[in-house]
Amino acid sequence: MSQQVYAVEAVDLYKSYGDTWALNGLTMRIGPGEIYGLLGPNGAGKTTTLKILAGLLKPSRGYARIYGVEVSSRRVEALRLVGYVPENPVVFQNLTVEEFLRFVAALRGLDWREVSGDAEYYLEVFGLAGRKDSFMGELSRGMVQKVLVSAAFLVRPKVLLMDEPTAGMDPESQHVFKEEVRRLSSKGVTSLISSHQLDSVERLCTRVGIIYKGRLIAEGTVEELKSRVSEKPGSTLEEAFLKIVKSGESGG
Ligand SMILES: Nc1ncnc2c1ncn2[C@@H]1O[C@H](COP(=O)(O)OP(=O)(O)OP(=O)(O)O)[C@@H](O)[C@H]1O
Repeated sequence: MSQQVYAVEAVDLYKSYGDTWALNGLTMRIGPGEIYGLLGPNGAGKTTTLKILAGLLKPSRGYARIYGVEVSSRRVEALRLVGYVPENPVVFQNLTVEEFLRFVAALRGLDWREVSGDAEYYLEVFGLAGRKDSFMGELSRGMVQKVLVSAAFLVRPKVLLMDEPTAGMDPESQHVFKEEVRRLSSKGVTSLISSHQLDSVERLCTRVGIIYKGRLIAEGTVEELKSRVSEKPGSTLEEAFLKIVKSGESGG
């Protein structure tokens, strides 16, 4: 019997920071080409989960795999498949936008000649074509975000791990972002997106997981989550999210 290959697997993850348990047995499996929205209140454990998947943190227990490659023990191999947009980026203030993209490509062993066309394309669609010689330190928050997303797309990932990727982006850029994620999904690229922007998640994600106190308390398509909490047509993901988190709070 052939075993199913998951693009992203987090199994029974626990993570403590001193006395704080950020993850308490989180299990999540995502298939190739899915666009998976990870939702949860502040402090629920979304960033911790993404950092473990991106190889920046080791879990206290459990494991994370990218296409079957365990991140902790085969980090370099796993991360070759990943494009990562961090929540609080440490960007190189003294590099220009183009230098930064060249640097990211070089880190991944990609020849600039191979990817410069893609870089130009992303800067163009995000309205940054005229800013390629600007220093990263001179960009607005939303512009930095667009460069980071471009860098993650540029490295030809099979899996995109994105922590609040559209924070600070204007509506037009958010639209471009969604179109691009959909286009990449149609080519088999998987996206895991942590977000508080429930309306965007509702329109973009093929599946959604809700994390609360370090555990996944609900998972399904947007329609499944909505119908779990309301039979009323026209209800929103926001309503479903609030009810599901509330039932998590009361232990339901
Ligand atoms: N470096 C750290 N040291 C100590 N505690 C931490 C650290 N990073 C995260 N935590 C704690 O771990 C828990 C989960 O945090 P995490 O950042 O993963 O949540 P989140 O769901 O991403 O939150 P947000 O929506 O606010 O970004 C929180 O209680 C947080 O205070």
